[in-house]
Amino acid sequence: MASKSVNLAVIGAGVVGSSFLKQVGGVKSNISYNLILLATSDNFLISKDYKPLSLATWESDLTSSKDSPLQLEGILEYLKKSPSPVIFVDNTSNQTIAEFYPQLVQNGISIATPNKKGFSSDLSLWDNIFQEGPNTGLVYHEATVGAGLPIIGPLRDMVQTGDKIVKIEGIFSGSLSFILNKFSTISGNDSKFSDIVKIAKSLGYLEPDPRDDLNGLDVARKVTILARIAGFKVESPSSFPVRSLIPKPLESVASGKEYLEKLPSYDHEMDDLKKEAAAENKVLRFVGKVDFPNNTVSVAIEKYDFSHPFASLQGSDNVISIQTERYPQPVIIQGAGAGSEVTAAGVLADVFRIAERV
Ligand SMILES: NC(=O)C1=CN([C@@H]2O[C@H](COP(=O)(O)OP(=O)(O)OC[C@H]3O[C@@H](n4cnc5c(N)ncnc54)[C@H](OP(=O)(O)O)[C@@H]3O)[C@@H](O)[C@H]2O)C=CC1
Ligand SMILES: N[C@@H](CC=O)C(=O)O
Ligand code: NA
Repeated sequence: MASKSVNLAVIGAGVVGSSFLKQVGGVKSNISYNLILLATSDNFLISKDYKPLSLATWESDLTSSKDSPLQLEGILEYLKKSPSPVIFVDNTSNQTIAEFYPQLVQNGISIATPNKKGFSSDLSLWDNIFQEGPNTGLVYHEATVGAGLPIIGPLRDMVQTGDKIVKIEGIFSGSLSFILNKFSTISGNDSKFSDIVKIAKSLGYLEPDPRDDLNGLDVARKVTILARIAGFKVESPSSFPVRSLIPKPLESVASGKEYLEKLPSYDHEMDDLKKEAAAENKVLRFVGKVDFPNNTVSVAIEKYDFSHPFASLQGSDNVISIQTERYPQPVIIQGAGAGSEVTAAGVLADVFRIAERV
């Protein structure tokens, strides 16, 4: 018999959201996790009496649902009346939902999310999300950087216990790691950049709009989040230099789909960069840096010697190095930085952390 119940309102059931729901369905715990609301862009399912919805048949229940969708304000009113504590799980990449977090939190609703938008847009949104007051909800977002890898939690612990961050650097994009690990290799190859981008898409590594990865903005968002936790007041992810890998003529195409269709015509641009690096016995890798002594934040594509650890990275691996006053030899965290299962597990672990505290 579960000793405690926590209600979950889940928005988004795509790559991450559907894995999340599957994982919740398999949880064995003395806390009972009840799904009471599920929404995607087009479908909406709600438990009017707050009794748990099925985690086994959510997919067909959602598509056949006749429930009238509620807007965010309506969802908040519904959640405020929940008899058990509520965790709002945002598995979208939606900006409007992220901008609503302060209202949720101020009304005692907690949040677990892999959506970077709330934490990497204007600094004022960050401040509002984390403004504490009586009965504010808890906010956990481990999967916004390095997917399920433990990065945000350990970094917060370092800062809160009085350590001073000196430098954070690494490969923060699972998709760009996968793409460049396959495209620019020590042994060399003649694979096409556009083909590898499409494979990354099929593996679920890319953002809903792949341009958000290829233009460097996704890495800029992650670097912004880590910099802010470390105490660097970054105004926005566009307030520092970010290298885009999108060919100029494709910057303004109407959709991510059109970008993917037209990309093969521009393969020569990345090929030239790859050849230039190979001629120097180097590979291309996409890196982010927060450098306190030099007061800089940056996102760039750089060349690394064949002997550098970045040159032999595999799959969608992220590698993040955190140098602090207490850790002059940096702490290194490495592992898959994108993918449905690892990301969903990061969100679920946050749900557990919240559930233990509410
Ligand atoms: N994929 C990965 O490896 C990782 C992803 N993330 C983050 O996880 C989040 C989800 O990514 P992913 O699952 O890959 O994306 P998907 O595009 O696969 O899924 C997004 C989901 O959100 C729903 N959605 C979008 N807008 C709204 C809205 N306004 N209201 C309700 N539902 C909405 C979509 O519904 P519909 O399909 O009907 O439009 C879809 O179910 C993103 O923020 C991403 O950055 C973080 C780390 C790793
Ligand atoms: N698109 C992102 C997914 C995780 O945040 C990436 O490639 O890292
Ligand atoms: Na993480």
